[in-house]
Amino acid sequence: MLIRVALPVPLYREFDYLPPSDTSNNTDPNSTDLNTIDPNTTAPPPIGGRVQVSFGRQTLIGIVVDHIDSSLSEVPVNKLKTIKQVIDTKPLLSQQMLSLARWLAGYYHYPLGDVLSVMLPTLIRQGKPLDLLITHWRILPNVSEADFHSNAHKQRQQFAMLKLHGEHGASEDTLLLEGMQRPFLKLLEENGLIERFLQPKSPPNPVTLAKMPLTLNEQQKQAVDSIIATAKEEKYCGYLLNGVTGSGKTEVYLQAMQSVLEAGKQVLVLVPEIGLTPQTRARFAERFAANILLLHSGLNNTQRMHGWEDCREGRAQIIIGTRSSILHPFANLGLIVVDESHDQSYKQQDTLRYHAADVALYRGYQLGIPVVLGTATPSLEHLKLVQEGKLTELVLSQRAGNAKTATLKLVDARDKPTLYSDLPAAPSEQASLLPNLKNSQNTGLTDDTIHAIRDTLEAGEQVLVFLNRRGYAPILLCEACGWQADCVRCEAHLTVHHSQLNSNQPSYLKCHHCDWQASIPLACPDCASVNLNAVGMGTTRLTESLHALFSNPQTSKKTYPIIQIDRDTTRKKDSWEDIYRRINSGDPAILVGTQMVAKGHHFPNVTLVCLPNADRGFLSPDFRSPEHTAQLIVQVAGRSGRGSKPGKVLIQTVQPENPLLRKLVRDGYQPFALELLKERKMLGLPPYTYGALIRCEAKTLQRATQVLKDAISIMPQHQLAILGPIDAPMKMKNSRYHSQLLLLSKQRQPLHQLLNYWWPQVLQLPSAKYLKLTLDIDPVGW
Ligand SMILES: Nc1ncnc2c1ncn2[C@@H]1O[C@H](COP(=O)(O)OP(=O)(O)OP(=O)(O)O)[C@@H](O)[C@H]1O
Ligand SMILES: [Zn+2]
Repeated sequence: MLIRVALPVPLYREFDYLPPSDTSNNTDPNSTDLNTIDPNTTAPPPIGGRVQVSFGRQTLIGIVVDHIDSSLSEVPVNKLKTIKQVIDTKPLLSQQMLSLARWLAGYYHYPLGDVLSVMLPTLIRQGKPLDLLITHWRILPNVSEADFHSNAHKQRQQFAMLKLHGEHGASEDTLLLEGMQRPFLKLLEENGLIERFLQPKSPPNPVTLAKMPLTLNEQQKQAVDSIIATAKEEKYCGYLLNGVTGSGKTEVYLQAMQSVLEAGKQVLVLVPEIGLTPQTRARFAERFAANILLLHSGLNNTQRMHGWEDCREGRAQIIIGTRSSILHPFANLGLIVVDESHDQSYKQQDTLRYHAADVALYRGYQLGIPVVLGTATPSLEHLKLVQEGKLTELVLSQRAGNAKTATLKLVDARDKPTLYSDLPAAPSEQASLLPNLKNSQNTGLTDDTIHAIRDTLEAGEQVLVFLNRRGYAPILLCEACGWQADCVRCEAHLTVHHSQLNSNQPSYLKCHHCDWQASIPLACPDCASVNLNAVGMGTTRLTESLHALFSNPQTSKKTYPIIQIDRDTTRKKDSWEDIYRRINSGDPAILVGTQMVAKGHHFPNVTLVCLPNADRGFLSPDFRSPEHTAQLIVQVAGRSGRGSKPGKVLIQTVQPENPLLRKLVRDGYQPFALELLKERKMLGLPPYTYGALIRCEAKTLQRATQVLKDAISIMPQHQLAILGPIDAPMKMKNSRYHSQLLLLSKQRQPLHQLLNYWWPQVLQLPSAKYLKLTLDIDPVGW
């Protein structure tokens, strides 16, 4: 028998090794880290476990994917190497996880070993043992509060807290949650009063309800009943929970989850961004007494490994995570929820380019459990699946409770080009960097919008102004010669970062694609003119001009706080919490935010939402742009009027006659999206065609393009449409050139058949050597 191993190498094949025959020789004297096989057993390394093998001159850790008969190996047995070391004596990955890996490898045309690497946490990939022990503390026998010095209050109090756990003590995590402090644990240990010990994690208690569920409305009830029925039958069904913003989708998740959790099963809830994980956690923790695990990119390697094991062992009962949590192993998963399922962050944009919602549907099918895709603005892909009967639609057409859906209104902003100026606007419309912004003209807001903001603030309510661009201004322009400050590494303008109000804030230019920074020149490097202007509007500039209007004690009687919410202002730890606190106080204020505020947030006192230039996307050449723009508009608009007071939404536009925009405002997202879907069908665009995007990255554009030309030349006969090679949308990024080739097919199968055969050959092309070539299946941007 031979052992077939998937290794983390970019080759589309697996490798055969001889099983360790004499297992007593297995122990590598240099490796103290790794568990070795019990010398008394001669069992082969299990399928789904890790092994260490020689590969060329390297030693690699791989996953055993099969045991095969020696006659099946392509390499003669006497040429095969023996496995160096067996790391796991029990499988780490179940057959189900291995078949998930194989499916991912097949569908995304990515090597199996690399897929497994993406699926495993770093420390596990590195061969760390899995018997995870965690620190516990207990009091030492024969010690009591009487042993404390009379002025050691705090020590005595902390000791008493630990004493409540009796002789068995408790885990450090539990103690910290209860309010004990690490320095005191250490101090008490040094004073010989308590001790630490290691113990495996304990299994979880059954989930109980911590708070009564809300009474559902008829539509919510129907949705919950359908999902629970599917879960009880242990069947797969993909649901599209299509509910307008504020319709109580979360309550549907919670009540469907309750039934699954009470049956002793786990629930996975995917959310698009880290920002939403603590908020979602709070809502779930309020409802359930359960082990809730958060998985997101902010975790360190140890936390990640613990999280992975907690999912696999079933200790985590509710798992809330971003995209990659869908690749975790689960002991007993009973339901998957994908919240805001239209969100583009569910698509991984490098290495294994999977879409988490698609993987969720696959896993639901594989496990025989319901999958709920919840959103107010379904993607056209998902709407098409509903039309084809592959997803079951559950509709929530009304806002829950007493909240009314906000009214949308278009505001003609054709005289406010500031916000549209990637091209320079008329000079009179711009403020120079140096003088103070006093003029309300410079806000880019129309008089109607400004009045509406004032009325809202005076009524004691909050306003959200949405601008999807951080920084001060997107362009630095020389008015004399037309020079613009561009990134030296990317085909992109540098963003001006600057603050008129806060002179402590440094001013600089920054590329938002590669983070390259430069100082703001005093004069134009081309013509030496000092007439440099910051053109266009970012959140900082908008915040400052709103400040001049609503927050300056010299000009207005009553002033209101302006809260800027973007990646720059939320970078620091706890800054989100601070912003939340200020918003949740309910006091009148203006929130200025990027798409960070567009999703899922519930700010009950926001009654006016202004979108100064969100219709820009309708001007873009990208065919997906109207879909994404409408989703963003509807999501942002959905932040308005979620409490007891009705909401209003003002959409400024320079194209008030645009039929698509008018349809969206008049009829709402669904009819708008169905119209777009018809258009896509007519034009033969996705989701009615299936795409694969090949990108090549090289030091010169010529080399990048050449590879793609060579790739076409070795393509077998096909029925696909081929577009390219053409320059990628950002031709130069980070000093590298990008060229691309798009394959479109009316059916999925011929595309995949061609790729199976052709793509590995493309990677072997002589011109592809040392270049980066990537393949993106179902790409979302090209
Ligand atoms: N059946 C109900 N009765 C009363 N209030 C409800 C009910 N269902 C939900 N709510 C309340 O309605 C508000 C909005 O609900 P929720 O945030 O779940 O909406 P959502 O559909 O997830 O919205 P979004 O898509 O905008 O995130 C919440 O305050 C929630 O507690
Ligand atoms: Zn750059």
